[in-house]
Amino acid sequence: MKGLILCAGRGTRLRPLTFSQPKPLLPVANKPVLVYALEQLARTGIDEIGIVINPFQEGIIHNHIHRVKPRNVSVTMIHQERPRGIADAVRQAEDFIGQDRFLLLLGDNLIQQSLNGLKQDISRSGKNGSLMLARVNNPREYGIASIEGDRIVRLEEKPESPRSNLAVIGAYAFDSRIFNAIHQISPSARGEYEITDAIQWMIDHGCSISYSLTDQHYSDVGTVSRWLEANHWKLNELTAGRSIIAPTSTVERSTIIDPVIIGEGCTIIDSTIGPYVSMEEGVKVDRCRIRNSILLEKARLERISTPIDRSVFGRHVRVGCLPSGEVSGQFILGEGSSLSLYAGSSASGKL
Ligand SMILES: Cc1cn([C@H]2C[C@H](O)[C@@H](COP(=O)(O)OP(=O)(O)O[C@H]3O[C@H](CO)[C@@H](O)[C@H](O)[C@H]3O)O2)c(=O)[nH]c1=O
Repeated sequence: MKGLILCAGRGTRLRPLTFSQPKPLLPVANKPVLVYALEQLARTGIDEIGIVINPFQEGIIHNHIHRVKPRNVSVTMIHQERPRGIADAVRQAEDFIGQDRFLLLLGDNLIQQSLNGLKQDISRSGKNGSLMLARVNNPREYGIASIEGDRIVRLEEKPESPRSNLAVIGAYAFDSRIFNAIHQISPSARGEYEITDAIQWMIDHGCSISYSLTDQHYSDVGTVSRWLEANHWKLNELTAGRSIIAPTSTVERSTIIDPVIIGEGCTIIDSTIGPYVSMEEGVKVDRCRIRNSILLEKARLERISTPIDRSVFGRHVRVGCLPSGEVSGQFILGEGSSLSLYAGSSASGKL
């Protein structure tokens, strides 16, 4: 059995952060989302994995993955020239998959549940496909399944009037009949080849599609609030509720509120950090209070007197108060941004 991870989307909802860094490399608890997917497939016993990327991401993703991928796993990069839908992305991998069965993960989704149930459905139970489902409060934002017994009988992509709250959360298992289906479908109203249409085609043509229902955590790191949510549960999971501070980092006259993860070479002075903060390497924080936030590599925050909450600071971002201004609100700052706040200013919102 092989594995396939899709990473060729545009990442538009995370701009400006995704202008300089592909979405699958954005970190959750200091580890890129894509690495979680690779590790999860490896834990399921899969050692041949294809990653579908946009060709312009090849260099950066390739370099990164070959440094951090599990040792026993071989990775093949597959190109999708334009993001024309999930089914189109899978089609690009047809030669790589051949006649094998495979597990498919969306590269921006984090799923806590093991993939063993999906794997067994198509290897031992003889199903043609199987999907991971979860009950959601916002079914209009997902592919939604209708079930009968242990089978899916109908799927709809982001329906106006959902028939259930059982959402497809981005983990799938298929045999090679999925390719027959993909060759038959047409683009949807939004111009994409939808994987839900391909699976519906399989159902309509006698294939058996089952499901695993999970009540464990999952997140699609597609918007800032979902990214922060993913950081929250992954920090709990990875740190067991405590804090991890790299030995090369310095913390002086500061309070750390668990759980927090602080990468190599960070400097924290006269600050309160946490809970639920992750900092990549080389971050500097001086006289700030930060909670529920993500600071990417070498971000620098100084003398911000108002608490910072639910914010993301891109790589090399600099924010400073001169000399001690009052600020409030949420900051979404892309790589290289520089923001100076003056006493009495009231900056807020997305920049
Ligand atoms: C459209 C497209 C997407 N992708 C990759 C990028 C993302 O990692 C991943 C998901 O793409 P998105 O466009 O964000 O998909 P999204 O609108 O969230 O919806 C999908 O993911 C949802 C779960 O998050 C499912 O409930 C939906 O049925 C499914 O269609 O697939 C590609 O590699 N190529 C593409 O052409």
